Amino acid sequence: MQVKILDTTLRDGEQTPGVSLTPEEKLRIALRLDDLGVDIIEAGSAITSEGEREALKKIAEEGLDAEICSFARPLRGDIDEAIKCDVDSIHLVVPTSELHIKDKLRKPPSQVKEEAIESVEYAKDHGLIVEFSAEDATRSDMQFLKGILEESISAGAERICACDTVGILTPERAYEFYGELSKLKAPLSVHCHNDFGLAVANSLMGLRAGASEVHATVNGIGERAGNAALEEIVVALHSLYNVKTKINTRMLYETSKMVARLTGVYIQPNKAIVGENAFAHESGIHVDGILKKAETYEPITPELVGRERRFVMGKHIGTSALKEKLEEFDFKVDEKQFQQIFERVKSLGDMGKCVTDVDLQAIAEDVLGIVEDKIVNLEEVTVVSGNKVTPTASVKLRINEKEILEAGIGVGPVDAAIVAIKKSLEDFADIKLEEYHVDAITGGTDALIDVIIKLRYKDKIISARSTQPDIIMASVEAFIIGVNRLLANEKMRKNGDRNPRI
Ligand SMILES: CC(=O)SCCNC(=O)CCNC(=O)[C@H](O)C(C)(C)COP(=O)(O)OP(=O)(O)OC[C@H]1O[C@@H](n2cnc3c(N)ncnc32)[C@H](O)[C@@H]1OP(=O)(O)O
Ligand SMILES: CC(=O)C(=O)O
Repeated sequence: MQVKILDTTLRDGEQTPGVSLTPEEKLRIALRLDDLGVDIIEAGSAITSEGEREALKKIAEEGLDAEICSFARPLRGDIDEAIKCDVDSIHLVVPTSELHIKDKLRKPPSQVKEEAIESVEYAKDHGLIVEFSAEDATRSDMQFLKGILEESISAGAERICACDTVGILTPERAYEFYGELSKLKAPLSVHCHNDFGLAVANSLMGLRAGASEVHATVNGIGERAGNAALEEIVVALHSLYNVKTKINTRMLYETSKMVARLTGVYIQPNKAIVGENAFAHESGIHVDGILKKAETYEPITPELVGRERRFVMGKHIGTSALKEKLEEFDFKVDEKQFQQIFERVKSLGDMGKCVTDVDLQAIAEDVLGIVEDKIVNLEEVTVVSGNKVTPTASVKLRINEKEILEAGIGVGPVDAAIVAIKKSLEDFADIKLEEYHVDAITGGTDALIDVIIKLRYKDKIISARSTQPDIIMASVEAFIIGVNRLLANEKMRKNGDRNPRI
């Protein structure tokens, strides 16, 4: 069995309060979703706005493998706008509960049914694939619901969908409900909302009961508490139910990050699959187990979803965790030094502090007595940037007590600052920036920025990190920390130190 995925990040996901994407952003996400392997992209709702139509047209023009779909009400205007956007299909949404029909549409049920069926016929006459959706299906009278779905199939709808619009299903009820509807003569889709945190469980039960397609959004974004999270459904199907989808699971993390960045909806660290902590471990017993055999505390490999495992330092570490981390940073320590570092990490934890990688490096350097080996010191950095200037930076460094002043230009202020630092160092060491990675830890323009870099000097590569509210300062500091570590090591090596760190 292969389950079809209708991704509605760009329609229901974009209905997240406060989120709106430009046509270009929607196109970028659609291209990524197509690479990811979703079967259908519900890319928007053509009636909504000019920008929405521009996005739908742009996406439809790309000739993607995925079917491109627009949301539409059973109204001529909605369907006409979708047709003009040249989409492959419409997600035709018809309220079926008494509550929605009586209090929202304020029409007799017979009229709702009639207009719905006419809309299917109209869309079919215009060459559209129709996925006929019952809105608020889970609070609808079953006879009415089945009747309208059956008539939509007779009118030509290729697929039917029943929406748990306000997320009131339980897994048991979802199994029963979708099981009943799966007896109808068209492929059935599940569309669940997360008001009680049950969207993924209910979707899985719907599929188990006979539905063959699931609606989902990346990171579970959507109205109120959101929709069923695509990454959770896909990985659960793959790893727990042995059910295939066309999704390339290795792209899930990068897709999640892209959607978070473009929508501004950041996810909580403990979110399954894509949360920052989903493959991070601090507790000593866990790290020890993982180092012996990863399956002890990881139900799936991080690589399956395009991620890497991370060990975090803090109050709960054990010796195995610290040993692994010191090796990662290429510190070579004796038994006594190890014990000192261990105790300092624990005591920082007891003070309620989180011990970052930079903190650990500083502790280890202090214990190893190599803090004085700071060869390069930043005296000043000035950056000029804007829409009408070439990003330019000047830096003043003190290197071995000699003052060096240099300037650089770059594609942006960070690049300009790094170019200036590299120029200052030219006579001392040929340091190469191998990797640069930046992340906003919290939301907002005042977020803490976490910069991680990898630097190479001769045959040695080290990573360094800095976390600050200013992206330029975080980048510059990470670079200087890395350079100092590389040069200090080189000095120790030249001096015949028996314990160089790298
Ligand atoms: C559960 C869901 O996710 S439903 C999808 C929600 N998505 C959206 O709302 C997309 C963004 N919305 C919009 O841009 C606008 O609301 C538009 C363009 C769709 C409509 O704008 P307006 O014409 O100004 O109507 P408004 O938003 O005030 O009210 C919605 C209208 O649609 C009607 N309506 C709502 N759902 C449906 C439906 N499935 N079928 C037919 N009519 C519907 C309502 O009854 C109301 O019409 P009324 O004022 O004649 O009673
Ligand atoms: C159509 C839709 O998004 C819903 O009923 O939840």
